[in-house]
Amino acid sequence: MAEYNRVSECVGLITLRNPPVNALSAAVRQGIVDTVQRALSDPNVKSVVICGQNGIFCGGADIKEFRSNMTGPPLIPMIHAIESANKPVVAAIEGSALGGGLELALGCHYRIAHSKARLGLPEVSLGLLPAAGGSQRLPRLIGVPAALNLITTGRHVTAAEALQLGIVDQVTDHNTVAAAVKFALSVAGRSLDPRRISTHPCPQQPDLDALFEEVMQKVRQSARGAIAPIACVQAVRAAATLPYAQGMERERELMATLFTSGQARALQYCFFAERAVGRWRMPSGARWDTSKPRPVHKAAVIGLGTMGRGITVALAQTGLSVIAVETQEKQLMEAKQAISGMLERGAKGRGVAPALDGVIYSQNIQAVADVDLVIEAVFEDIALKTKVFQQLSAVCKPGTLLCTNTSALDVDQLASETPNPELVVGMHFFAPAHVMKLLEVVYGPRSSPQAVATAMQLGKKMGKASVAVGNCRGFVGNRMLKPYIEEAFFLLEEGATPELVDQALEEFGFPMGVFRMSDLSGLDVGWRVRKGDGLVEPGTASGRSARIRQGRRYSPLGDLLCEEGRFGQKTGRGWYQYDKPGSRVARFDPWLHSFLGAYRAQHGLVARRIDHQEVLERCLYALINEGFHILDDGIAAGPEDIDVIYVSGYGWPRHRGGPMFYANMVGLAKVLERLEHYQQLHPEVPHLQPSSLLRRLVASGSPPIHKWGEAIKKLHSQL
Ligand SMILES: CC/C=C/CC(=O)SCCNC(=O)CCNC(=O)[C@H](O)C(C)(C)COP(=O)(O)OP(=O)(O)OC[C@H]1O[C@@H](n2cnc3c(N)ncnc32)[C@H](O)[C@@H]1OP(=O)(O)O
Repeated sequence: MAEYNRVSECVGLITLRNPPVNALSAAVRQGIVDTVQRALSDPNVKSVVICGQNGIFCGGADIKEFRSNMTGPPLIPMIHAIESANKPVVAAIEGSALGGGLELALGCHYRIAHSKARLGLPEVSLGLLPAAGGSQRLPRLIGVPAALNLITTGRHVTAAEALQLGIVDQVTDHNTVAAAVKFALSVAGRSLDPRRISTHPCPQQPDLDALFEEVMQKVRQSARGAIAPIACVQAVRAAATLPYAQGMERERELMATLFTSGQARALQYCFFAERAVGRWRMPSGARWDTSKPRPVHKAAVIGLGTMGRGITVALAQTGLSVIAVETQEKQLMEAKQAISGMLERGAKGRGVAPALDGVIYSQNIQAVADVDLVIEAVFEDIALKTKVFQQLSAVCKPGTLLCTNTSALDVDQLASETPNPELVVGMHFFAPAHVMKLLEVVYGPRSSPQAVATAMQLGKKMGKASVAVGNCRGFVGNRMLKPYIEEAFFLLEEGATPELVDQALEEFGFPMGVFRMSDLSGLDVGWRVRKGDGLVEPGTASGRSARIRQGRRYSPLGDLLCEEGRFGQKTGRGWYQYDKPGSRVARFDPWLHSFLGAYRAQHGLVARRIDHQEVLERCLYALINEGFHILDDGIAAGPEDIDVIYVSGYGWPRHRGGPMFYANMVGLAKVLERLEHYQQLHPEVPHLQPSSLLRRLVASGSPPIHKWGEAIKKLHSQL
């Protein structure tokens, strides 16, 4: 797994071989130990170069090994042996040098990088810290502030930034291995003492205590309960204040805590789940590896409201040419200005030219005649969308894929209004569409595998976490959100406050609790949907019967706030009050609290004490329970799909792995028992009735999450 060759007569060339990313598996580590030993003991070898095969240096430790008994030589002594070598060792970095890969390079005496290479210590995003000396060597090499930034964020830097920071010694546009071999020849015989980073003192930093205090505060705020970023700060502090050997001991202790933590398991699960959702499959048996996407060179967006504008930007930024259609001239001009501004700001951030010429604006739907794919983003009205789809079917060239950005309407119904339903899929973006990571690709029973493959590939090009899901009310994300929000309303009726509910959810790790979130997105959105469903009635009725609608418990609280004109941030009043309409700082609102008191009195409800645990159990288990229904219905192919949707689009804390992973961690039997408990107390709430899949999984011994797929298949075959 590490190949050895002698090149240019006196350079030992070690090539890491472990596709696809040359991860440091046990076999690769053993290969490095053996080949370094061979090079150092060969009197004809004057210097050594380490590189990786297929244009990638090394993607770090093999994450798949973390959950098994680790065998093979450990990384730390291996890197020490390289650093202590009496012949210069040069790292030739192409592609990526990440995590243990960069730590290996930091143990080398010199580093040469290709201009397109990316370097970083992303361990924090896996719930770990760079514990093969990375947390001790990097601050010694580039100083404490820069090392803190890289290690606590896990961000990857370009070769140019790495050169500027002092991580690499040279950047080349040409053959990196050839440049490294030439360099290795030029430094043969030079003293290596100054090149051993572990022997350096950390560069002096004025007012170290104040710096660490400030960084720790910042990290605690943004970590939202994640422990790895905090351990990273502590490890760098050890580098700055202790001799190397003691710093290494501190690094080891901190890593020991992180390595076995539930958070590390959750974050590593997310890493693999994000890759697993790309291997989509449909109930029909169609799959990612047997369905060929159609090429998309030209796309169109119909309707340039908030969503349409964001989608246009996301498409244009991938380099596609986009026809942006809005029938009203004034709206078209406003949209053009807004889209150009977004493209310019985005390009500035990425240091590239804005793709302004990539977008053609038109008032005429005929302009989309020759595009390969259209995304409809007009107002959420089935009659309007049907009309647009019929026009598109008449105008577009044969084979054009027709996508709808609906979040609530029936994709099958829209498809059935077109002569080619196999060409119709949902592409459910989240606002702002050019920023938010998540894309739900919604297929109906007649969507062709090729249409799904094309939408999934386009999502990937746009940098989205794209998840293929079946068609149902709310798809996956919003369908699960409904019971979560309803439980929050019921908790208010029973005595909780918006502040209490939000605090419990924010301490769990959500960036915003349900009520602050509702104020941000607008209370009128849900009101409109509930009106459409015939659930909204005038607010004068009282008593229990007024809170049973369509045969189930219903809380009219949100409707009553809307009747008062309280739509959230945009009106300056909602579940909280704001200094003025549009401002973002939520403040306690005495009006809301007396309103809740009067509401409870009117309905004969007696407020009781509700604690954080009840808030979490009722809101989260109701949401998770719906997730089990979704799996049972085959709307999501596996728990990873649901978890990626929640982590990338709904603010579920990544260090808790997503709702289904969380249920697995809590224990399925415990989730079931608590749902049964609450269902007994609230028999008129159907979403607290445990899903039959959850019951069946518990009855079959609560298999671990990676075995749910198999278990579900088996359980379905027994039905
Ligand atoms: C003892 C503890 C020590 C810890 C120190 C560490 O080194 S922890 C690991 C730190 N490294 C990382 O976090 C890097 C993770 N990988 C990436 O960021 C990216 O994969 C990449 C290297 C930038 C390459 O990206 P690209 O988009 O080209 O490919 P994919 O991400 O799709 O990956 C391809 C397949 O490779 C698998 N994979 C990637 N990295 C690792 C890894 N370090 N260990 C094991 N497997 C890895 C990935 O899962 C993909 O597999 P598929 O089966 O094809 O889905």
